[in-house]
Amino acid sequence: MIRLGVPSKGRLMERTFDWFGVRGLTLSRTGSDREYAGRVEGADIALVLLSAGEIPRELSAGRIHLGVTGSDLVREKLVRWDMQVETVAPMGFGQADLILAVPKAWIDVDDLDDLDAAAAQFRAIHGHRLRIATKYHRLVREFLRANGVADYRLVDSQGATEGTVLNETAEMIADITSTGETLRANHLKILSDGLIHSSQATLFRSLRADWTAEDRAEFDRIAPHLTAAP
Ligand SMILES: Nc1ncnc2c1ncn2[C@@H]1O[C@H](COP(=O)(O)OP(=O)(O)OP(=O)(O)O)[C@@H](O)[C@H]1O
Ligand SMILES: O=P(O)(O)OC[C@H]1O[C@H](OP(=O)(O)OP(=O)(O)O)[C@H](O)[C@@H]1O
Repeated sequence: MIRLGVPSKGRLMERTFDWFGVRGLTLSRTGSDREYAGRVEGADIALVLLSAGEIPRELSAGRIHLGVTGSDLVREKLVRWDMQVETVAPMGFGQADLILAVPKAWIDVDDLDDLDAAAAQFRAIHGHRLRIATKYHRLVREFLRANGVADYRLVDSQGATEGTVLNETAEMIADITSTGETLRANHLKILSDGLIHSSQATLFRSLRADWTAEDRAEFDRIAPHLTAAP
């Protein structure tokens, strides 16, 4: 039977349930508020409630056939993600931009060229590389490599990343933003060409899972409803 992994709580879960609902599949949680169990009506599918952050790994391991998570998390967590999963449908919610931001006070640094120059200067003055706090190590490294910026060091930050500059554990950050409020509150500005990835909740299909003939037939039956506008 097809196993569909969806975020287990919060707005991502609610929006996911709504998205499938208007496409003819009713997803619901069963049991108590705290019990992570659910079901799907309208298709022969088992519902698996998971943390959004774990869904890429489960797709990659083939333990779920379909999964809903942020496109940023799939790109960050899976090596050569497009060899492991296929995009079925972008879902139009959960939008967030992964960006590079520097202190507003850095008046000479507005884009990646400026950053490259500032990073070299920083190293010459301080004797160590400029530190970028992030949890998106793979995406940040790939982006900076593609843009010729090399004089930096990543420091891991799993939360409150914008605070690392004030706390002096990093000089700048790479994190997701939606309203921009957290950046503003922490006196940070986005580099004009510092958009690394525009993320949104996305339905992915695992290329690693074991798709039986029945699973394929069921997927082919529901896929037109999932990929077309409701
Ligand atoms: N304002 C926002 N803040 C945080 N994540 C957001 C925001 N807007 C959209 N997202 C997206 O939501 C996803 C992260 O969701 P969530 O934090 O629930 O995942 P998680 O890492 O599994 O969380 P948890 O560990 O708390 O279960 C990412 O794809 C992210 O891009
Ligand atoms: O642009 P904004 O609307 O201000 O949103 C962006 C903030 O939201 C997220 O943090 P979250 O609250 O999920 O906590 P985290 O720091 O633990 O990731 C993200 O990491 C930013 O800090």
